[in-house]
Amino acid sequence: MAETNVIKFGVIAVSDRGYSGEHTDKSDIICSLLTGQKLLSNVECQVTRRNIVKDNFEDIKQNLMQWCDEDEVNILLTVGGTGFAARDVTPEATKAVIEKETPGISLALLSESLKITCMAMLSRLCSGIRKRTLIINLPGSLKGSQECLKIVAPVLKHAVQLLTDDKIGSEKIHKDMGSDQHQHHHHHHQELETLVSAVWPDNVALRPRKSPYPMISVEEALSKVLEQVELLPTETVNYKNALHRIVAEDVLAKDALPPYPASIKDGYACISSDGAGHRLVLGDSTAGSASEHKVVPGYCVRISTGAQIPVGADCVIEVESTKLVKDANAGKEELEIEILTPPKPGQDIRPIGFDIPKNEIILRKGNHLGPSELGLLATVGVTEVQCFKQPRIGVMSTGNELLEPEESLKPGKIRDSNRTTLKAAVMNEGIQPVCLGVAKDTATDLLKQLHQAFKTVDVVITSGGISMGEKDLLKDVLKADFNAIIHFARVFMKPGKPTCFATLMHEGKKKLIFCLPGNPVSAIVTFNLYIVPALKKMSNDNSFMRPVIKARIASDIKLDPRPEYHRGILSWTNEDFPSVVSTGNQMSSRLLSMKSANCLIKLPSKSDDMNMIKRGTLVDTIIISRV
Ligand SMILES: Nc1nc2c(c(=O)[nH]1)N[C@H]1C(S)=C(S)[C@@H](COP(=O)(O)OP(=O)(O)OC[C@H]3O[C@@H](n4cnc5c(N)ncnc54)[C@H](O)[C@@H]3O)O[C@H]1N2
Ligand code: MOO
Ligand SMILES: [Mg+2]
Repeated sequence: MAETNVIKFGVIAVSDRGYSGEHTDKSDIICSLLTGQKLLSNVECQVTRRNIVKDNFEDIKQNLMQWCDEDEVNILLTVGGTGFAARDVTPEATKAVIEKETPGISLALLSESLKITCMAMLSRLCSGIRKRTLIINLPGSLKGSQECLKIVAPVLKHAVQLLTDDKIGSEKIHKDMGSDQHQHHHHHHQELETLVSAVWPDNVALRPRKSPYPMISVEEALSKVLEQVELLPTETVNYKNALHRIVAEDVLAKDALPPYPASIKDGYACISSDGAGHRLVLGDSTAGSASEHKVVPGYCVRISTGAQIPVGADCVIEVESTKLVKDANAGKEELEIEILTPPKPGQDIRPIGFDIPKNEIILRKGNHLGPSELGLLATVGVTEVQCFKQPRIGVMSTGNELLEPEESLKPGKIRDSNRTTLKAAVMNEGIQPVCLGVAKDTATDLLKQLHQAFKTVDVVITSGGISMGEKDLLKDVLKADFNAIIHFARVFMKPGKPTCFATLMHEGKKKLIFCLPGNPVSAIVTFNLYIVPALKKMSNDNSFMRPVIKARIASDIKLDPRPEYHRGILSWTNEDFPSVVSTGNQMSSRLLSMKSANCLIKLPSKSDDMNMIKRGTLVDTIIISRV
């Protein structure tokens, strides 16, 4: 007998209003849950039959019998007609056709639904077997029907194997029981209230006891991130808003600077061939006006730094190298001076285009716009500049324990610090982040918050909920509800071991999700190591890697079994290399270990021959902040 690779589903919507077309077919969502993605691992779910029937006993019964007797479908789901209303007769029709009851399924549906709402008491779901088909009633409500499908999903494959006598498959399932298979399905986009996560309901005892994700190196992880990064398109940005942007085109100087020959000194513009000696003062040329004087032999013009050299003059002699010979008007006027040292032609004159020749490339594609680069734009009058777009980034915390920083502590609660740190870290990269708030540690809340997040941003940074805890549901939600690809979820590093990176398509757009560990230090360290290069690369920054410099350790450091990114403070002394001091206890919860840290000391993992790095040893340090 062949192994069960495909399960054929029939879905009957039972509804008078659905039948008449007055209401949309509420079973659509069930079908898209079944077919949208893999509902069950290693098995494809197909909806091969669909129908809408009236709330009429005979109609329902006929439909059920026909599909079962034709051996058309493995599982026949009815949606609706299970309540207390006079016309609700789906369970009665079901009972009329089944040959065997399946009380386990009915009971599971009832008891699990009751955990969600007491209204489940008003539902009369029935299930049973006719021939080789399993019939299951689902309630008519959008939310309830999804919840119920999720409750029975874990057993469907095995049920079909038993019904179709698939021995090979059955044995395999028994072996795998209790192992780590989480199964996933996928949602189409519904209104938020109707979103229900496809992640398993809590089966705490059955959760995986070993992470299913391979442990990879930091280098591998970074290259996986950079592989997924897509370069962003360009946009026009006003120079006033362009701080920290990356220019997308070479910028040319339309004009030369200086645009006129300018004096480098405060002094006198004169003719060098006149040599040292006396000059009559014609008048002045100060910065800001075109000089109206013409210098002829034996004459000079008083001039200030930056002012235009008058016609006829070929040099400037600084005031310190002159003496007053004759004045007038009680010192208000200079009539004659003496030049003490013979001037040279061109002395202290900046010719036209000396600083920036006309048509010089002043900025190249990929250059970062810092304060001086904005000044360059200003000086050449390029006020609108093509820059690479910046990603839209959102920061979200996860955790039931989190309070706002403004709140006072309550039992079991702590204040959320990661959102503050990570938002500021994004701002440090010149990007205004979107605050995505806090998601509770439930699959459905994570689903809802992420759904909102992907509507507004292209890069989501979360913290918490990614390790081995029963409330660490983030990765499952990403996979099951968003069909995300998890590129990695464990990295051989300290801190930051459970760091996860995923991508997904949402409404036709690629989204990146960095799931950082909840421990505050782990979150900011991994931000520096993975997110900073990614953001820079996205915006086409030529230099997207953090700089690494060698430094001497100021004291012995014990090595960890994992390669460590030990927080340090660099300082420059008279030594050949800068010195780096540890920030102390490196516990990943201890945010104080990040305080004033300007580098991450890259330490190798502990080995048999090396368990500590001695004071004075040269180590690589990654610069992460002001030095
Ligand atoms: N059995 C195992 N347990 C843990 C492992 C492991 O491999 N096996 N890994 C440990 C490591 S390493 C880390 S790092 C953490 C990562 O935990 P999660 O990312 O799942 O984060 P949470 O469990 O939600 O929280 C961890 C810790 O951080 C605090 N936290 C969370 N969010 C915030 C926030 N926004 N602001 C301040 N503090 C926050 C939270 O209260 C916890 O104390 O897992 C280890 N466990
Ligand atoms: O990797 Mo965790 O980040 O050690 O604390
Ligand atoms: Mg955890």
